[in-house]
Amino acid sequence: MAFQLTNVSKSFGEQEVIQNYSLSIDSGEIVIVLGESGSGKTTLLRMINNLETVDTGSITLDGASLVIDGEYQSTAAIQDYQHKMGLVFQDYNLFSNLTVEENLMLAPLSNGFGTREELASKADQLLKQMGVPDKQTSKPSQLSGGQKQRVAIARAMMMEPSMLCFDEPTSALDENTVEKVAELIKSLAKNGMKILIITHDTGLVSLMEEVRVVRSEEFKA
Ligand SMILES: Nc1ncnc2c1ncn2[C@@H]1O[C@H](COP(=O)(O)OP(=O)(O)OP(=O)(O)O)[C@@H](O)[C@H]1O
Repeated sequence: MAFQLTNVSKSFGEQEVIQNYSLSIDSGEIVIVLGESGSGKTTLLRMINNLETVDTGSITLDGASLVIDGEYQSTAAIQDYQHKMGLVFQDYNLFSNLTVEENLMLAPLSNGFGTREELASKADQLLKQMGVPDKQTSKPSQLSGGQKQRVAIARAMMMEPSMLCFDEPTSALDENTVEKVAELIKSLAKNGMKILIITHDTGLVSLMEEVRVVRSEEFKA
């Protein structure tokens, strides 16, 4: 079971940002994408998370296809793909008016992924696992940067994805917290999660130990 992005191209007007690019990620593998500003890292992440369309190419995760040869699949197939794919945003995108627990339960509740009771217990368990066991009733504004990051990861994990994408996961964190978040990401990979990280932080590469580095300059043949 793998993530496969095959022969993907993307242009904005005349500007070709990604040209016939392919990338695959196996279970338990961590891939870090490094590269110059403006080289297409965010565009790649957005296409993988269906926030931007590809021009051509295919994207598949564990047999669920988002797009095949530039053809977007049925709504049901895309939903299946999106449930397997988790995204942790750079600025965490937590809803400030909701508690931590409500933030975690929102998407799975509206997708019918369980009763309120089941999801609350799952949220508690995940928050414990992520090292923020006592923050269920806190609002995001009451959390530190590192705690927000952990809550954002727990929220993405609620849908039981098989792959997690991180957009600049360490940009807002101090050195000590970066190390802790790196440990957490490594433990997710050890449990079989596929991990894709877009970052400017070359220090993350050594913290991850076993990692494959992709340069965004390779996006263009
Ligand atoms: N919606 C859009 N419309 C037009 N051009 C875009 C759009 N999104 C991105 N671009 C262009 O595509 C190129 C790649 O942008 P992208 O944000 O993917 O780069 P990046 O590698 O993530 O940069 P950074 O490291 O600064 O975040 C840039 O030249 C950008 O201006």
